[in-house]
Amino acid sequence: MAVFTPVSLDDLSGWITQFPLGKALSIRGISSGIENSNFFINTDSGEYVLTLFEKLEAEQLPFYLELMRHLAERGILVPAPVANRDGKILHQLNGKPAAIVSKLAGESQLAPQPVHCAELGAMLACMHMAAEDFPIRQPNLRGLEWWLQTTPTVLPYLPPELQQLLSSEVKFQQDFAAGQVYAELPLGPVHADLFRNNAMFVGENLTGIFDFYFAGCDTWLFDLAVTVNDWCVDLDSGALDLPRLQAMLDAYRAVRPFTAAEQQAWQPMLRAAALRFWLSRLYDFYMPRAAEMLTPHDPGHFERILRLRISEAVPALA
Ligand SMILES: Nc1ncnc2c1ncn2[C@@H]1O[C@H](COP(=O)(O)OP(=O)(O)OP(=O)(O)O)[C@@H](O)[C@H]1O
Ligand SMILES: N[C@@H](CCO)C(=O)O
Repeated sequence: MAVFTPVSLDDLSGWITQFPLGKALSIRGISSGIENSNFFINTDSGEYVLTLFEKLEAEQLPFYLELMRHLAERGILVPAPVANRDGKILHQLNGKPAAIVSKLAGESQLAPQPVHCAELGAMLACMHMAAEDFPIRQPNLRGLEWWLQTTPTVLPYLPPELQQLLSSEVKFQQDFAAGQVYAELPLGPVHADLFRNNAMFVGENLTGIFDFYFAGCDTWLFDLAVTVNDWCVDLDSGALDLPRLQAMLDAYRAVRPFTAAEQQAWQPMLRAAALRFWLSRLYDFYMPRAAEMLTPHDPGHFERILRLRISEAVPALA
């Protein structure tokens, strides 16, 4: 269940004439995904993905779509937004902001091996560098400010021990973000939600990364930490899987070596990345929207990851 706003072939047929894609031949709702309404569409010129944005603000959308256009133009494997005859990539359909992007081949690799992690690590580093000169600036809207705002909302629902863990970690991150090491971290537009379900592979080859709708400007290391905490962990325990971790870090480093500040910030950043998703999952759990109740993400998974990143030394970045 992930089509909140239906679109018929009839709706599509009139609307699509503004794009150089020929006629619309078919449309099929995509059932996974909980943020937007997504459809695979077939046209005279091939297969594409149509997205209707359900809750993102129209003023935030140019950042995401223009970033995808910018990256695609630089050879980064991301869906390329399709421009209409006036060059516009953000439109309206059935009362919602809408866009068409190219369809990536393949499928998600939900049980990644080191070879997949290496592909992703290299692409992530290339993406960070390719986005450096992207001219639109939008903060990571799920960054420290959001953590500070959201923590008081969820705290009353938690037992004392979890209240203590959440409050102390937010305080730790606030202090860390105010320090010298943090100030020296390289930053720019980042994906910020690069989980296993947001990349496609054909066999061992990465065909692209998608779902840029949590992207924003943040440290590159935060993006890598988010990615590591999903791709390089044992999903039952949350423990780091060293061969996958090493493969991802080696591939990233081969494209862009880590700075001294990044090496010092690695463990705090893995904690920050765990906190980010623990908090958003707690928020969605206690304040669900209708669709999220159907596909709840387990906050306990990121609570476990956070505890481990606090208590266990992680391999150095160097
Ligand atoms: N450009 C694309 N190429 C191929 N498949 C895509 C593309 N975009 C989306 N999909 C497919 O649609 C599904 C849902 O997309 P997406 O993850 O962007 O939705 P969402 O509503 O933002 O969900 P969530 O935030 O929960 O991941 C994906 O799992 C993927 O199968
Ligand atoms: N990746 C997020 C979902 C939003 O994309 C999570 O697993 O909590």
